[in-house]
Amino acid sequence: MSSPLLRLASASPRRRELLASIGFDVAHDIEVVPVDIDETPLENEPPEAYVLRLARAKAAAGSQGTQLPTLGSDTAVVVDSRILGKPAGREHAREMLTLLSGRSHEVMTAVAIQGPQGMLATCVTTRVFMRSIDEQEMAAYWASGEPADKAGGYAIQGRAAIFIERVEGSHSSVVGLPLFETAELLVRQGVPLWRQGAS
Ligand SMILES: Cc1cn([C@H]2C[C@H](O)[C@@H](COP(=O)(O)OP(=O)(O)OP(=O)(O)O)O2)c(=O)[nH]c1=O
Repeated sequence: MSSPLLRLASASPRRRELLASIGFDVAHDIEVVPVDIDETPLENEPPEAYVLRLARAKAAAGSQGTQLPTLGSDTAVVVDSRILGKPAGREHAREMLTLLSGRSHEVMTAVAIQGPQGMLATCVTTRVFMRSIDEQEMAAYWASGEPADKAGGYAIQGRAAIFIERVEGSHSSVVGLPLFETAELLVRQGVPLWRQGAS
């Protein structure tokens, strides 16, 4: 059996699926080690600095006790310089969608990889254009169960796709990992993207 190529410091199924989509075999190539990091923003912390700090903290915590390159990532939805994390409940989710409805916002995802080259990190910002969503639709969307564990309270890869008119930037970054930039960091840390026998 082949040994893992990468440690993923993440509990997010989306991040595993995105890595699988670029050819990683989740069962064999990736060692999943979720880490618990305090995600409270610092006072007046700019959103980009915030997601970069958390991505680096996740990679650093996850890399304990291994020589494997270790990836950490963090996604935040940003509207009017406000950082929206995951909704605490139904009312919070409704407030978030009300803020996002009928306008554009930014999604920032930072990815950090601790490896032989030290800690390498980057942040990708994508603009998402959302149509207006009425109260009834918001309630129905909450009832679908989808918003609960998503930054900003929506999932572009799920039923919220019907709310999204267009995206300027990286679609995969909105889902949780900017694949173009992630691939570049993986290569710089010596993780092969094309392996013989790999599908
Ligand atoms: C905006 C948006 C976010 N999300 C998800 C991506 C992230 O998983 C989540 C943001 O929370 P994060 O704190 O970035 O990640 P996580 O807690 O899910 O996982 P971990 O910290 O262990 O890596 O929101 C979507 O799946 N679709 C979307 O459209």
